Amino acid sequence: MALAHMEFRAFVQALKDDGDLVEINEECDPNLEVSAIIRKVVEHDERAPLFNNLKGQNENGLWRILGAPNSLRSDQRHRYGRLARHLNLPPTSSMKEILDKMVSAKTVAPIPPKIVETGPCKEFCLTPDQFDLNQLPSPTLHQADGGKYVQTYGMFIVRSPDGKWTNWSIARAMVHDKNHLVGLVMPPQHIAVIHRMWKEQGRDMPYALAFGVPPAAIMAASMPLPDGLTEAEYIGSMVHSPLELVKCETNDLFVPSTSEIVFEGTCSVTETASEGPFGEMHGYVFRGDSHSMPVYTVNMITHRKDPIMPVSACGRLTDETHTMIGPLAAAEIGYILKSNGLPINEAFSPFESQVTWVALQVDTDKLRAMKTTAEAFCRQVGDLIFRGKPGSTIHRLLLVGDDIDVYDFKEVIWAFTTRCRPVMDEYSYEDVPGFPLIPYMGHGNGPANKGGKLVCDCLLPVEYTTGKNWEAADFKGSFPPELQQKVLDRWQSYGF
Ligand SMILES: Cc1cc2c3c(c1C)C(C)(C)C[C@H]1C=C(c4ccccc4)[C@]4(C(=O)NC(=O)N=C4N2C[C@H](O)[C@H](O)[C@H](O)COP(=O)(O)O)N31
Ligand SMILES: [K+]
Repeated sequence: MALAHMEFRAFVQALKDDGDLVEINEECDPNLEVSAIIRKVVEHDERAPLFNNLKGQNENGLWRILGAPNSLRSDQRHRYGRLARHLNLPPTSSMKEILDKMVSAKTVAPIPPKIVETGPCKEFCLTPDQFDLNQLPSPTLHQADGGKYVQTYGMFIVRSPDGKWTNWSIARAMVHDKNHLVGLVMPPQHIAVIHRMWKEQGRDMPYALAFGVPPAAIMAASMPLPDGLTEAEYIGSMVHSPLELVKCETNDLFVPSTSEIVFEGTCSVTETASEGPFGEMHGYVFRGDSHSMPVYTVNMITHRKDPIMPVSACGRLTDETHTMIGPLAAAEIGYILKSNGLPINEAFSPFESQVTWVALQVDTDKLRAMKTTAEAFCRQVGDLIFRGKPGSTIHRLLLVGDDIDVYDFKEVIWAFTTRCRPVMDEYSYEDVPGFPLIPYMGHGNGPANKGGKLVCDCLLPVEYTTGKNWEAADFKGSFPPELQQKVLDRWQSYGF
């Protein structure tokens, strides 16, 4: 068996070996029942459910469902264990270690994928007369959704017309009819950028949609890596070995050879259909909230025996849209700021902000050496991030000092509520792209796609000039170290 980060089925086995899987063998209904179970799982950081017996499965087992593929574990020591297993890291890894791994490939040479003749994803091939997406166990995830969102954790593979750039990304898609999908294609996402290139040439865009890809791949697919970067090469260098890809049957794209299921086809550059509403990452589904989006034709399905379809039943905390979209964008944001010489140590998107914030830990020694002002520094950070793609989903950037652990929300919110004077210490951005999926944007008072962003300066003025002039009124901050040690050593004998 391959390693968990390189083959989805090995990943499922790793969850089982970790005691992090519940195999459900009684028949479950993909119409809401499966998602209700997944929602209860992710709202309580329960073990991942593997549905082995779904209403609508065909004679070759197409398909089973793994819910909550990258959500949280309840044991605090293994909280990010599922994410760690995506990257061949120990299950006790911290979020910092996980995000550092995701940016580690930026400074090494890309390792191109290896093309192989065939692979497990080719065990079965179905032409359109042999499948009906409405009869297969396509899940309905929220009762107010506009359709069956069969695509929530698969990987879209699309390539620029000149063949130079192959982008891998996650974008939602729902069943439109027996062999068509309709999916969210939204600027500034790369799938929309490439779709536009094909549209300008008047040619439908070939795509592949691979489900159950190598977990390391799906992590990069969910990360806003630079324009023009081919994820397959990036992942190769991140895992220090080439990914094995196999050619599609009906177009010239390549898919991971061990994919559980592959949909192949073309995405129309002219035909659209009603897409949504969908219970989205900020925790809302607005009835009637549908839009015209491109139609994907499914010309072929290939799959493994008894294949597993991963499903992210997203919404309120804590699912893959929170453990991946925010933190991976934060990793890219942190890298951009450091690459531009700004004194940033760490970047994280707190789940409690519904991943609409990124907290940035500032190296305040280096900040003081810059002899800058709060306004100049905050504008420098805001201009770099709010005018670029990786910041497109983030509406608040919080600048905090070295004493604040950005991975601990208690720390972040303490600094924000006590060191950032509302209005005066906040720098607004109304002339930058906004994220319409956030309810106060898409269903709020102002323009859905523009503005509504802030850089919040949670550094006190002294941190820019002479440095911290306070002590935290807490156990670690207000007592001599030897007294702290004495109290810790005697804690039991005191009677606690
Ligand atoms: C992990 C994950 C990521 C996403 C999604 C989901 C999950 C589970 C579901 C559950 C399907 C919900 C929606 C929510 C989605 C969403 C839509 C717009 C912005 C953010 C999220 C969306 C989507 O429908 N459309 C989209 O364009 N991007 C999505 N992303 C983010 C996207 O994978 C990253 O941004 C990545 O960086 C893309 O690659 P690139 O273009 O940078 O190369 N999708
Ligand atoms: K990506």
